[in-house]
Amino acid sequence: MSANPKVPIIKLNDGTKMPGFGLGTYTSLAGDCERAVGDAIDAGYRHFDTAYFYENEAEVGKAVKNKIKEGVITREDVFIVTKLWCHFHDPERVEDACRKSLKNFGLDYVDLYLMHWPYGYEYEGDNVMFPTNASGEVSLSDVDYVDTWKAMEKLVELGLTKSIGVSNFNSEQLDRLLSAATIKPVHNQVECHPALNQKKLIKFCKDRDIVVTAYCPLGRPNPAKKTPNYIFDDKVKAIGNKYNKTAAQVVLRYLVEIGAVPIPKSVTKDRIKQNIDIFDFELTPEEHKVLDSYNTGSRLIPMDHARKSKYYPFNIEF
Ligand SMILES: NC(=O)C1=CN([C@@H]2O[C@H](COP(=O)(O)OP(=O)(O)OC[C@H]3O[C@@H](n4cnc5c(N)ncnc54)[C@H](OP(=O)(O)O)[C@@H]3O)[C@@H](O)[C@H]2O)C=CC1
Ligand SMILES: O=C1CO[C@H](CO)[C@@H](O)[C@@H]1O
Repeated sequence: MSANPKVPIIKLNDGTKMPGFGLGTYTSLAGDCERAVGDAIDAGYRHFDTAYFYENEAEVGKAVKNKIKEGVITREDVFIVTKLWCHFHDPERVEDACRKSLKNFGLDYVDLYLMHWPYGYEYEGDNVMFPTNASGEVSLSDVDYVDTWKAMEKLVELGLTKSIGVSNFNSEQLDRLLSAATIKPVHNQVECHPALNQKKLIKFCKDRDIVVTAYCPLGRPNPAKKTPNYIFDDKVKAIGNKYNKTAAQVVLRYLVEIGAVPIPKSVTKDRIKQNIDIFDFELTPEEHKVLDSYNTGSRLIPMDHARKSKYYPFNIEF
């Protein structure tokens, strides 16, 4: 199956290109992840989001390499994103961390390497993702993200990644980074769904030629609790009925139309197909108003344990 021809191809500020819709893989664990990435390639996805922290880079790599072997895709057809976890922020560790991810994938480059969070942790071992101190609190480091970024710039020179970007940065952190960077971030990946639609941050990033990727685009649906409301409310279902789409598809379409790149996670074949099938309808201004009405600003991922860091990103409006 070829790439879904309707997915927009976005030109990044460093001249590279990225498919404007991707597959998330957080919590896609052993067995499921490889199959899901294979199913997604068959469904026309060409953009895959993972992270060292997700411990599934090897599975993503296996699925991609199998599809290359089968002649379905070439390496150049896919856009692979991974991320530097917080315990690797010391500039001395960055190259090694990226090489570890590449080894996990079994690939010689990724398309985009993101700094996962602006704050770092102390290093206590590659697999100690949340090192703790004697009081049981996560051990925050004081490494400045600008120093981490400078080390990430070298990864581009080394050919280990085509592009570099950030995740979970606020507007002030982005401007501070931009004023110090030799290579501009192409990307800021942030939590973005109807309850936290991030319109101000999207505009801020657009003005600086930085693409915003929407993580948790579906708000991590919980059918037992019927949360989030925008997935389970009749109002959104009714909009979907008009176009023969589900509430999830309406939400993903809304995110595309407000200027974000959604990366919904699914390991379910039907949902993988369903989620990317959103490029044949358009929401009206009235329907946008309905979706906008869910914007309470509430976060699913506040990362409270890092509030004491001077690089904690969620103390300002956006
Ligand atoms: N940079 C960062 O700090 C972060 C990045 N991310 C990235 O963003 C991705 C997406 O976010 P994530 O947290 O996974 O949350 P999502 O909002 O993508 O929700 C994923 C959940 O939605 C279910 N689902 C998928 N499609 C549908 C559908 N059509 N209808 C109903 N339910 C559906 C999935 O179930 P099932 O799999 O069973 O089908 C899964 O339980 C992550 O996987 C990760 O790659 C996420 C969080 C933080
Ligand atoms: O990428 C991520 C996936 O979600 C986690 C929280 O549940 C985050 O910690 C992390 O940044």
